[in-house]
Amino acid sequence: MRKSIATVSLSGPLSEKLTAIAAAGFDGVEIFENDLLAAPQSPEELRLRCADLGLGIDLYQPFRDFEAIPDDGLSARNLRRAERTFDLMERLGADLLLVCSSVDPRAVDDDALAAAQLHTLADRAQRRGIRIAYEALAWGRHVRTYDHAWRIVERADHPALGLCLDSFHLLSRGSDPKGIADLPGEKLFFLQLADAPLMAMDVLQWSRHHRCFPGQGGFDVAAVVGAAVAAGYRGPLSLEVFNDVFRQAGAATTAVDALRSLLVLEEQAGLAAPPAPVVPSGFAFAELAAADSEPVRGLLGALGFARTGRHTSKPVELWEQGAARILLNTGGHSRGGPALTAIGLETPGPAGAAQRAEALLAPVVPRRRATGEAPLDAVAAPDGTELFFCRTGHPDHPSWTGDFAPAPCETTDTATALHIDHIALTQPWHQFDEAALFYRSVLGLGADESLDLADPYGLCRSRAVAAPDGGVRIALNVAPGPDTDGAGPQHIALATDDVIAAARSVRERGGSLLPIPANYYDDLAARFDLDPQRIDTLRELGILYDRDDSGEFLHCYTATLGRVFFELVQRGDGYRGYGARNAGIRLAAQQACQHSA
Ligand SMILES: O=C(O)c1ccc(O)c(O)c1
Ligand SMILES: [Mg+2]
Repeated sequence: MRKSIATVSLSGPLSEKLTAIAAAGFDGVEIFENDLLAAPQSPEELRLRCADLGLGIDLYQPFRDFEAIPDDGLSARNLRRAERTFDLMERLGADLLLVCSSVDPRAVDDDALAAAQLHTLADRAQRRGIRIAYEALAWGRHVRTYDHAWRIVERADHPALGLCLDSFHLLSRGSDPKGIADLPGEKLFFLQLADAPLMAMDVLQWSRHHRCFPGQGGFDVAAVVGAAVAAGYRGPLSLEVFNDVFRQAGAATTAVDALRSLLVLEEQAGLAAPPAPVVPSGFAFAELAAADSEPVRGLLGALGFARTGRHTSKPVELWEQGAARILLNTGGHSRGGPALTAIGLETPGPAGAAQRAEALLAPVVPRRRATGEAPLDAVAAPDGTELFFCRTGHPDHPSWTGDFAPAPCETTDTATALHIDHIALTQPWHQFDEAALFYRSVLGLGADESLDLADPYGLCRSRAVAAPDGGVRIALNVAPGPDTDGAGPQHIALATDDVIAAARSVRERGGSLLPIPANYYDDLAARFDLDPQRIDTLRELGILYDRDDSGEFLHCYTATLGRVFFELVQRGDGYRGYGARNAGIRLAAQQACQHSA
């Protein structure tokens, strides 16, 4: 279907918003009155600009406080106001005006009056070749639901008057979208789409600050789309997102993420079928970039990794133990010291995975490949992390490991880690919701609830995305504070079946583990029925403990190098989490280390 977005959804001046919207690939826009009034260009210039960009102006909005106003001269003034808006729309080349339900305290609860006034408005509009789409604001004075708005539109009975449905207003008030399917399709003039996290708060504040793109919140937006299409709606799917974060983030990237959310929504509603997700089954590797590589080699050695290969054409080393592989790229330089720059995802179908990623607008990473090297499909996640779709050691596909020549290997005695358990990536603050939607939609991972973790300087949002079988787990965090913008910590968690032995070997090999305060262990004894000797061992090694209905979790951390640190994790039984309860302790301990360094 045709795809549009309201200019209010993006940051910046109107002309820049339009450029970003067109570049992302939208077909049209809803122009917001405030954006137009603040623009230095004339309506004619904006009309030309949209035409040049290939954007249709699908709607002009909002026109407020028109219906159900008792007549003491106000309604005549309202009609004059409407005529001036029609003048402007004519110059702009827009032929659909959104009228939202009155919030004015002077409005009365009188559907007959509302219908009569909207009929008059529609009549005036029709003479100018304009149509009116009437929308129930969830906080309207008297009209707050789409079915109430529909009763008024039906009563007004004018061909130039129809409904604008907005998924936020509908779902925030708990309306059942199923009823939409019974409305006459030709009376559905416009469909606005927004999601929102489920929150108990004033609906106006919720709408103006917390709307998000479909798939980022907790509403079933696809049900609204499905019902409207079942009714016969064939107009645009138009995003209208009021959000404090997107109003500040870069318009170009937000517009791409916005369009991705519509593509995924179309798939969910059964209206389009992009290539199916190919869910990754595990981590093939994690790649670290480090100009000063010696400390990283030291840390990898202490963790029990051995250098097993060197890339045949690039300054990249392969380090392995068990099924865990780390690539150490010494070629580039990374801001703030060693950083995790790429993740290899083990996938049953690299080409299919790349096709889906491309269909959902993930930027393809250009690769320079020497002859004879394995083809590697890669895309960039919103934070720039490169994701490689790998098929390691299967005869049906060239393996990336073939590009590495065996290195003289100083194998370590005991392997500490079995495989990569999960990877945690700090997201730039304005990309957190986009990142979660990206990993879910592009890779077909499932998302956990979003959590707030306390660190000494604020709350840190965290949300994990994982494959159903737990083969791939990625924890997305957003740290408070401007200094972490784009360069927050990242970590690689290694799975072990004996974290105590693993922590001891790290120490014996000269590695240092993050010290955890004694208070934590006193509390542990109070919270869990643990053997005092076991607690002493955990205390001695700085191992954290968690337990829930699914099982036990033991974990500890290395010191941080640049942006990167490692975690050793031991999952008991079917524990699915990440030790979130301990995150505050870990964050405080890391802060303390940084300050004493
Ligand atoms: O918040 C508002 O006032 C507002 C205005 C126009 C809309 O279409 C809407 O959904 C909300
Ligand atoms: Mg709306």
